[in-house]
Amino acid sequence: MKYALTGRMSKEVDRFTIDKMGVPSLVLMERAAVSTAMKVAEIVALFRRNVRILAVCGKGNNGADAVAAARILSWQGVAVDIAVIDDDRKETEEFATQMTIAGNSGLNFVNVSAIPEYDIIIDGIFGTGLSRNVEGIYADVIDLINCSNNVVVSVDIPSGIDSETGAVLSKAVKADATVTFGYNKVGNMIYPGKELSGEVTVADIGFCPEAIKTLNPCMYFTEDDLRKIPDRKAYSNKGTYGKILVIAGSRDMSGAAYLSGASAYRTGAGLVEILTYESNTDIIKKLLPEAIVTGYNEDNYCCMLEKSLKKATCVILGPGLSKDITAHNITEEVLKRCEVPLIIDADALNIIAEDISLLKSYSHVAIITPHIGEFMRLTGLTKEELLKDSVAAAKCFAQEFNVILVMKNAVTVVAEPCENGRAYINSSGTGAMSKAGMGDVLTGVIAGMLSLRIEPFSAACMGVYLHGIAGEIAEEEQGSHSVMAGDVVNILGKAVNK
Ligand SMILES: NC(=O)C1=CN([C@@H]2O[C@H](COP(=O)(O)OP(=O)(O)OC[C@H]3O[C@@H](n4cnc5c(N)ncnc54)[C@H](OP(=O)(O)O)[C@@H]3O)[C@@H](O)[C@H]2O)[C@@H](O)CC1
Ligand SMILES: [K+]
Repeated sequence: MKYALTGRMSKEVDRFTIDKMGVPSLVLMERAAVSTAMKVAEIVALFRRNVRILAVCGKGNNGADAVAAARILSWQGVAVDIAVIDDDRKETEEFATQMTIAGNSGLNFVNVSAIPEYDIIIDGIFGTGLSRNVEGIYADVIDLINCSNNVVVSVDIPSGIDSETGAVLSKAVKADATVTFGYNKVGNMIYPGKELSGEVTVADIGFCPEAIKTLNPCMYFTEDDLRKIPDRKAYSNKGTYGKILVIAGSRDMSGAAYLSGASAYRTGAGLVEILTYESNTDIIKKLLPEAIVTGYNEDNYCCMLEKSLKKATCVILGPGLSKDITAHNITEEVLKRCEVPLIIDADALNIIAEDISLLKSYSHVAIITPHIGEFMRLTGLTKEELLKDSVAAAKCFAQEFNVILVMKNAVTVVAEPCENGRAYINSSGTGAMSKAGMGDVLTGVIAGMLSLRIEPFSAACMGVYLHGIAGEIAEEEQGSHSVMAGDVVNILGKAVNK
C-alpha cells in the first residue's frame, strides 16, 4: 500500500524532516533535482541526437528544484538553459541559492518567449505551493508550453494543478512525465490532474517516514498489494467462505444478477444465492448453475426475503432491481432486517435517494457503490460541486451516513465512515471499462473479498483495485473497444493471481 499526499501534507512532511529531524532543505532538494535530471536524461536518450532543454521556473522551491536539475544536467554535458518567470514575487532562499550555483556553473538564462525553440521543457513554475488561480504572465507561459511541440517533464506536479484535488486552477501544464517527491500527490491521481501528469515517477528523496504518521494521507494500491488477498485454506469447505445473497434483477432483467453472482464466485465466495424476480430464475440457472436461484413475485417476496436473509453472511442489494413498488418494498425490508455486511448498488441506491433517512437508520456495515449520477441523486450536489473535491465529498458523506462509500468514477474513491476516516484513491482500471454491467461485477468482487474475511473497508478498496486490474487484462486481450462486463468476470481469476 502506498500513500498520496495533498500539498498541505507535503509541506508538513518537508517541515518535519527539515525542522524536527535536522535534514537540511537543500539536501532534500538536491535529491529531488537528481531524480528529475535522471528522468530528463532518460528522455534525452530517446532522441538519439543533441537536444536543447529549458528549465522554466517560478521563484518558489518548485522553481529551485528545476534550476538545480538544469545545473545537474549541464554538469553531465547536456545543453540546458534556464528561463525564470520574473514578476515582483519574492524568491525563496533555496531558489536564490540554486540560482547562484547555476550562475557559478555558467548556465545560460533566456527569456520565456524562447520556449518553442527547445526540445524538452522542465516545468518548475508551480509545485505544491500553488494557492490560487493562475493568471497573467504565468497563464501566458503555460499556454506557450502547451502549444509548443516539446516534451514536458513536470517537477512534482504539473504547474497549475491543485495538489489537493487534481483540479486545474484556470490553466495547467500538460506534461508527458512528472517526477514527484517522496509520495505521489493527490492532484496527480485524480482527473484532470491524472491525465495532465503523464507518466508519474515517485522518487524517494529521503523524507522521514515518521512524518506521515499523524497526517491521515490517502491510500492507493499497487500490484504488490494483490499478494495480500488471503490464500484459500486447504482445510475448508464452501461454508468457510460465506454465503453471498444477491438480491438483484427484475421482470425481464436478469443480466445484472448473473454478473454480480458470478463475480462473487470468481473472487472467492463459497456459495452464492441469487434472489430474483421469478421470471428470471430459469435463465440465471442456465447461466450460473453453481448458484442457488430463488424466485419471488409481488405476493411472496417478503417471506422469500426472510428465508434467504437468515442464511446469508453478506448481501448484495440492487443490481437491475428496478424502481417498481416491489423493489421499493424489498429495499426497505432489507434495510430493516439485514444484520450482515450489505453492499448497496444501482436501483437500490436510487430508491434510497428518494428517502435518504432509510440509509441513516441502517446500523450494520454498509458498503454503497454509487456512480457519479447516483451520488448526485443521493447528495443533491451538482457534478461540478462534487468533482471540485471528490475525496472530501466522499469522506463527508461516508461519515455523515456511516457507510463505506465507493464513489465510482474514472478514478474511484473509497471513504471510511468515521471522523478522520481513511480514503483510498484507485489507480487501476481503464476506459475500456466504461460499459454496462461493470458496476454489477464490482458488487460481486467486493462481496468476494468480504467472503475471504478481509475487513470491510479494505475489502471495498481491494475489490475496486482488483476489478480495475481485471479490466486492464481484459483490455489487453480484447482491445479497448471490445471489453464487456462478462469478459471481466471471466478474467477475475487471472487478476487475483497476477
Ligand atoms: N525542502 C523543501 O521544502 C522541498 C520542496 N520541494 C519542492 O518545493 C515545492 C513547493 O515549493 P513552494 O512551497 O515554495 O511552492 P511553489 O509550488 O514553488 O510555488 C509557490 C510560489 O508560488 C506563488 N504562487 C502560488 N500561487 C500562485 C499563483 N496562482 N500565481 C502566482 N504565484 C503564485 C507563491 O506566492 P504567494 O502565494 O506566497 O504569493 C509562492 O511564491 C514542491 O512542489 C517541490 O517541488 C522539493 O524540493 C522537496 C524539498
Ligand atoms: K511543476
